[in-house]
Amino acid sequence: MVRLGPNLVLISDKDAIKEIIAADFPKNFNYIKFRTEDRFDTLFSTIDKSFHKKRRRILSPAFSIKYVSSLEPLMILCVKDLIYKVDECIEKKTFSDGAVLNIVNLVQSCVLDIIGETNFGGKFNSIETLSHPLPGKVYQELRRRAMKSLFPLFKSFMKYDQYLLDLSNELIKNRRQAEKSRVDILQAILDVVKTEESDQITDFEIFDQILEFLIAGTDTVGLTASMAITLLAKNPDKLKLLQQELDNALGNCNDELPKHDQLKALPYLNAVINETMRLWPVTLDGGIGRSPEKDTIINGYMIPARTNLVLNYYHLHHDSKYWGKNVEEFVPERWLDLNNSPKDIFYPFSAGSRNCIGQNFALMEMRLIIASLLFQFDVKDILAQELDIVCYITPSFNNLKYDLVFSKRSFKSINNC
Ligand code: HEM
Repeated sequence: MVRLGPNLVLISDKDAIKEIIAADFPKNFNYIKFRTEDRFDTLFSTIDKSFHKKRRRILSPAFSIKYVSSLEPLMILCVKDLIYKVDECIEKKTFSDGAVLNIVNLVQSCVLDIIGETNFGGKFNSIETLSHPLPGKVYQELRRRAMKSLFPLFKSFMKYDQYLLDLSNELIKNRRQAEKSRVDILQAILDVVKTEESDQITDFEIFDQILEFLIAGTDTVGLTASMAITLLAKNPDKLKLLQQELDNALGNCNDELPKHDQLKALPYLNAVINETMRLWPVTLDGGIGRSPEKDTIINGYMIPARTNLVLNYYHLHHDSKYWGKNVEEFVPERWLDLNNSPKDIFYPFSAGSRNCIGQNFALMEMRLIIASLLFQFDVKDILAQELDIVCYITPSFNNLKYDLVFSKRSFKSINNC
């Protein structure tokens, strides 16, 4: 625990983190600065515990394991578009035996289409062109929010993008005109309007909520899945181990894309995802902020009321005391020994009442994308660029770019069996 200022304590001690999560303190005031506009409360940014409880209860059905499982066919449709797109690019042979493709744009486009298809009434067709404006707009919105929180005096000059507002208005209009109701994020947000607590909610506020889910639901999965594939391309021996596991589980030749049931218990695939989230947690920047309402003792220290506590999961995930000397290396194998599974030192989705509502959705999506791509294709980091990561609230590849060379695996094709 380090006191960085009169009102700011940085924490990466595992026992202190556990105590703070169990105490369920409200989020600190910094979250307000991350909103589209400061005056609107949202599920992610609210510091009001009773608002949070009500809002989370309304949104939870759209994230239950059962409901998320029912979304699998829609997710697979988007992953199929992704596979066809990569196939099409490889056929054009832009690089000796394959195609140079920006993994970040590929994955981010797929993830946006998935959230559109499963939660906003239809995919955004981002994969179709691979030059859709939406991935860039979401990235710029994150940057705007980070800048707004750093330079609050200039926030009136940093307006959200009209494109995002128009898109949201279109989604709201289409859903209000739709004959059939759906259980999804958009419907849950629209249903909030009908509850007593919020009969004043405007379309702008709905836009704010939609945008929050577009950001929280795509930037995070986009980073983690594209980072996992990049780390595997940088470590061909690990890529081979994953492909062997996929071949054993899925067979040598397969017309269909893998199903989540075939993937969810694959040890190496899950180890790759965990190891990526250990090295690159989405909370890399400021960590998780909490603030006790009254004076409290934490880990033997007296913490005055309203102190900003920042839980630094990144540091915890990179502490050699817990993870060993090879802590900075990409070693999925460390997750294979179940007896040695790390407790209280790994928080990719945080924990407690403010944990990630989308974690089941995210895990299913990441397994489907990573396994489908790497079952069908080899990836090589021939250009060996530096990992250039920027952090605007959550980490992203700079300019959403990292090029890998994709080639078809010799015996794999969705059509040619
Ligand atoms: C790899 C994927 C993901 C990771 C690693 C991740 C991680 C996290 C973390 C660490 C938090 C806590 C943040 C804090 O307390 O400051 C969080 C909260 C949240 N996440 Fe995720 N997330 C992911 C995907 C998603 C998806 C797919 C969605 C929605 C579709 C989503 C929606 C949210 C929301 C709404 C919250 C706020 C929940 C609340 O306060 O009740 N996330 N996420």
